[in-house]
Amino acid sequence: MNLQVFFSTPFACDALRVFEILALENKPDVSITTCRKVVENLGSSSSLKDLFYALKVNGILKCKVDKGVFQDIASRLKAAVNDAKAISQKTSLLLLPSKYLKLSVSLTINIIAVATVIVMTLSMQRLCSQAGFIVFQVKADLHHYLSGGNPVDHVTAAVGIWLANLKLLLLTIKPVENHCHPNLILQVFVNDQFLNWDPENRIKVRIVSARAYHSLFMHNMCIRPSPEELENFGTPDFTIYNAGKFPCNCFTHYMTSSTSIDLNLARREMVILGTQYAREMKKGLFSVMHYLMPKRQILSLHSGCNMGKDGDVALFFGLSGTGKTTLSTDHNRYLIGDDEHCWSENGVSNIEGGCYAKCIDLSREKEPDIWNAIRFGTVLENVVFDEHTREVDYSDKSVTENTRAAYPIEYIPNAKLPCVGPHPKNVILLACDAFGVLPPVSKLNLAQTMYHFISGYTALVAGTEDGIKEPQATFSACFGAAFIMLHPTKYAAMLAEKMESHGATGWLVNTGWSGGNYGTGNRIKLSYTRKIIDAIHNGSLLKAEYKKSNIFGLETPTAVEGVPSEILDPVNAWTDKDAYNETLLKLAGLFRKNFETFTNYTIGKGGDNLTEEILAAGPIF
Ligand SMILES: Nc1ncnc2c1ncn2[C@@H]1O[C@H](COP(=O)(O)OP(=O)(O)O)[C@@H](O)[C@H]1O
Ligand SMILES: C=C(OP(=O)(O)O)C(=O)O
Repeated sequence: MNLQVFFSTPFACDALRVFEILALENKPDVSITTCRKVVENLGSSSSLKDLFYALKVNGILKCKVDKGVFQDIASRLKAAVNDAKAISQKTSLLLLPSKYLKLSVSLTINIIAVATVIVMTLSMQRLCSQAGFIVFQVKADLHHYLSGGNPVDHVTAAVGIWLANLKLLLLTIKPVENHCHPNLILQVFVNDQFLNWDPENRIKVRIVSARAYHSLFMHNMCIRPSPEELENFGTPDFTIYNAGKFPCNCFTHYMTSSTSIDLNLARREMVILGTQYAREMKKGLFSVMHYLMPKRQILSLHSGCNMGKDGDVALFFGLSGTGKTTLSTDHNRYLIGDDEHCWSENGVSNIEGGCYAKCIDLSREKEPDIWNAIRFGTVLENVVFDEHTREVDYSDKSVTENTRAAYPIEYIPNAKLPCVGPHPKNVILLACDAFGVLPPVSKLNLAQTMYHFISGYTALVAGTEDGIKEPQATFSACFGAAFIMLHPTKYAAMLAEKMESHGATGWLVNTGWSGGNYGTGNRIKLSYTRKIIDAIHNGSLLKAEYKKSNIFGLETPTAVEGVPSEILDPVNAWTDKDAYNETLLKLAGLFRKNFETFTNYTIGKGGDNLTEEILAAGPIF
């Protein structure tokens, strides 16, 4: 290695990053020569580009830099960020969950993130000709450093998107034209379909995919146009290019994965590379709807939805694995949809035309409707089956726990077609509590509903997310932080306004553990949860007798038909009461900590006491 070349900071930056990625212990010591250059470039006369690379190199080498130098840089960057409006025209964002973040929080890195935004904007043209994708990392709380102004807010305002849960920000530059993949494949499949059963707010999507499997999946999951509608389809509002397993460009700087899901709102395009997981298309479009619909004053919801014979509609909010599909698929009610909905002035509408049910341990007895929906045309993902008889073994987890069936909604006999309904009467928040301390059901007032909606507590169970073997507590704002695009309080304010004006009641249903935490207790029986849900639907639970729980202040019923009363107050189900109290406090602490991020926001129009009430609706201890 020629150490002289390290005098160029861009090169030093690349080389050091390679050492980092390859975890090379035995690398040349370049810190003395390179740090000298870094300190020089951090001086006030250097160009933004030099500054940018110097900051990046310093982030790795931790050169000795005077603190005052960073203050100067901060002011320069702040000034430049103020002018970041141009970004919105040319860039797009990728949301990845925090587990992918390996950055340490440091002053330098925070500045790097801002610098990166600026350099990207300034050198857009040059980069266009070099690479399809540029990835850079942003630490969520840039906030606290550049005092007196909030660079994230500047950027967020420019792009109009909630950055607080972004851990990786992907700027896309001409994704399709620059990519060589379209030259390599011989055929593509094209689906033209719709999203949203509300005819006034229907979105036209085109899915261009390299695999028939992806095409069939989206055929099932989106709304299928009639032959006439297809004839007159016209220009799509949004297009997905799915290259399947073809990986994203590994030579791109800082690309740490061969998979990218790249969403460009300005160009109305999504490019998927390096993954064959079909769900990325479904959930990617869901993110798009979380952006488009609120602009029309329509609330997008990560919820299942069904309707009783009398037209009473229930929403089932919940993160993956909490029971949206299972509980909204109910033999006695009409299914409007299992996962993604809109709530507009006209009532509710399903965004999709199909369902995506988990089928691990599926049985005809426990879930007859889902079982019967698995027939010709259904896409079964990751299940293990006998090659000769083609019989599926639903208990086999050898590929993954997250086995799925994607079928058109008409395969459910009591699907409500078209998939729309009146304003909801019940809003059910599903939390799969692996601590086993939340009551199986509680009635919520409006402020509590908002508190729990914004918190989005559940346990991640083995299934959707890689690496989850045992349940882990998680908070995902609006029960779908990975999909929402605006700040969670914006969705919460819309939900509050709609629930209030249509008189909907909020409920918190624990579909997780009882009698102990995961490992000592048991998951609440599905049959009991179904009885609870029945009592919500038929109105009997509204009239039940209630008592207030400790710490969380939740109203819990003393009796529900068909459910053993002793489990309704979770303490009764625990043999070790001290362990119960300890666990309850632990969970309360996690709630409080999680909510700290939201305490400075006003919900709704202000003027009323809702914000204060929401803040007071959390655990008290
Ligand atoms: N008490 C319960 N309530 C709801 N689901 C339960 C319960 N106990 C076990 N389960 C299982 O949990 C899973 C819930 O998954 P699913 O309904 O697909 O969730 P979602 O649609 O919210 O991702 C199903 O496999 C269901 O059989
Ligand atoms: C497809 C998903 O949703 P759900 O598990 O809620 O069906 C997902 O989050 O991966």
